[in-house]
Amino acid sequence: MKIFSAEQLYEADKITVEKQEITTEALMERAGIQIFQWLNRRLNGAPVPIRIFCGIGNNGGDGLVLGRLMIEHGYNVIVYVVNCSDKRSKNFLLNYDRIKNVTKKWPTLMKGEADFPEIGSEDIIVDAIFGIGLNRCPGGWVKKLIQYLNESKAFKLAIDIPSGLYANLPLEDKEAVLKANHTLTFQTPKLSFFLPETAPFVSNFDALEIGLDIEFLQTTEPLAQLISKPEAQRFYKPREKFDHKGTYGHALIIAGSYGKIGAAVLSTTSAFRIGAGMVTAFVPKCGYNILQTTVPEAMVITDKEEEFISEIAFDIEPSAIGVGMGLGKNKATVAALKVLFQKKDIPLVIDADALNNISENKDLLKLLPKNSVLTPHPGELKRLIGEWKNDYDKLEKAKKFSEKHEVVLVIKGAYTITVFSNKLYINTTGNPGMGTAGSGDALSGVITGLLSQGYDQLLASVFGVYMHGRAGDIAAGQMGYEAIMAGDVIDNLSEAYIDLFAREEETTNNSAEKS
Ligand SMILES: NC(=O)C1=CN([C@@H]2O[C@H](COP(=O)(O)OP(=O)(O)OC[C@H]3O[C@@H](n4cnc5c(N)ncnc54)[C@H](OP(=O)(O)O)[C@@H]3O)[C@@H](O)[C@H]2O)[C@@H](O)CC1
Ligand SMILES: Nc1ncnc2c1ncn2[C@@H]1O[C@H](COP(=O)(O)OP(=O)(O)O)[C@@H](O)[C@H]1O
Ligand SMILES: [K+]
Repeated sequence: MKIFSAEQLYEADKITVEKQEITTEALMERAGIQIFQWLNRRLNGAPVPIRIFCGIGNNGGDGLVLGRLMIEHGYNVIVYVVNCSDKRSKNFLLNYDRIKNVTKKWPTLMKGEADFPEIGSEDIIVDAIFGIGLNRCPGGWVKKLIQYLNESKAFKLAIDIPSGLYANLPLEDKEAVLKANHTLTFQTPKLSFFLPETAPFVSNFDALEIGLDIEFLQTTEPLAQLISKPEAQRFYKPREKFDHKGTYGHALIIAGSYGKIGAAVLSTTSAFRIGAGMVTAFVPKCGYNILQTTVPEAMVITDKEEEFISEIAFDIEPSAIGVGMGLGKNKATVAALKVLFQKKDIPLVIDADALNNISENKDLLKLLPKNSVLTPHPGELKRLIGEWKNDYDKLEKAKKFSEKHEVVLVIKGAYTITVFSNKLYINTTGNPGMGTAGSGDALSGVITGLLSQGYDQLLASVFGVYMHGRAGDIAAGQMGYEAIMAGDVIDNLSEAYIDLFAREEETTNNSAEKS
């Protein structure tokens, strides 16, 4: 699924109206009906008070449509107009009249703090104050209203986007954003839904199809691409009957130091589980017995040093290399990396201490083979690209870094974002249970294992991140978040493959994974 900017969505809106020969009010009605149906399915006629706070633009218009439909279906609805200015959009006004025709009285006009209503904890708040047309930070009593709503224990449903959040611009004032419990967004989610500073305001979301022009959606270059199951299915390379282990390549995992040999074990295992034909682990001597015992399927090459890697020399011909997990920062290791980076013809995944070594020895950056995959968590990223002012600044810096050094950057986190040149790929799988030592090592092994099977660097990254997260989600389904260990994620890579083509089950809610 594509993620578009607010500007692109306005354009889509315009083109849709022209091509489908409908009015903008008809499009708003479609949007309102979608929200009504979503809410009606869940409430099923319950008499709970529904308080709809409408702004004076088209987001407010959506709120008015919803209000009218809910009232017509017998719900207990109170509609407020948040009079943040005396302007009104055309479709707001139209629906303002329409709701009056149904209720025979005007919605409650709010002009200041004195008008804030009492809200029960069982009520439902619908936030239709500002949508993607927000053009400045909410201030004055409107900001106070947002804070007042946030303090309420009532369930908060945001229409299109939580009020106060921009679709694709950084947060200005986190005190002036509605903290939704759920967001119903139109057609496609917005970029802010996936970034650490802004995503918490959105919580769960559903993207509601409102029939925007398909040709526009298909042909327009998006801000980012969302990676869910349909995309992952397209990435998958099926196996052929007469394939053999040579077909699936030979992954080399260069990892581990004294006390951190587990990192090598995890990456080696995950490279196997994702399907590498052969895996060799290159470890310091102290890792030999451990690797041979824990992963008997792997071959092992040892460094001449007992406790760290000092010279990366091997006489095998790997089809992909993953380096850095638990490697440590010994000077000799840095020198060894320098030599490794001269091997320009083998696809490379660079993680953890290999990244830290690069950050501390920036001359290594210039040596990076083209299209190498770098997999930093936020701390490692900061050391690589420098501090950022906000999430959007971070993405710009990451794009520049990727372009300049011609590398794939996999920025790990709740929504892992793969950056390649100026393109962004946002992953939708994974869960907080994966915040556990070694789950990053598992990911490096996965990407290396995919590279060894012939996936290119971008595909291996994006597909690998999806599969790793999916395996984590399956693990969470079996054991909850807290108990998950990295090994459980790896063990479930098999289920993640099976799940890839399993028939979709009905899930209760959410998100890009479903929509
Ligand atoms: N294609 C689609 O996806 C579809 C979109 N649809 C819906 O349209 C929504 C976008 O509507 P929109 O363009 O009218 O903008 P919206 O968000 O209602 O607010 C703009 C108003 O707020 C005002 N304003 C702004 N900031 C302010 C501030 N800080 N403090 C105070 N005022 C502020 C601004 O006033 P002004 O700057 O002119 O003074 C203007 O009047 C979209 O989110 C979706 O819900 C669907 O109906 C159909 C299909
Ligand atoms: N809240 C979360 N939601 C989704 N994925 C997560 C979450 N927390 C961590 N992860 C994933 O777990 C992995 C953690 O990697 P990393 O921090 O490098 O761990 P380690 O260094 O211990 O191996 C990353 O792939 C990251 O995306
Ligand atoms: K809103």
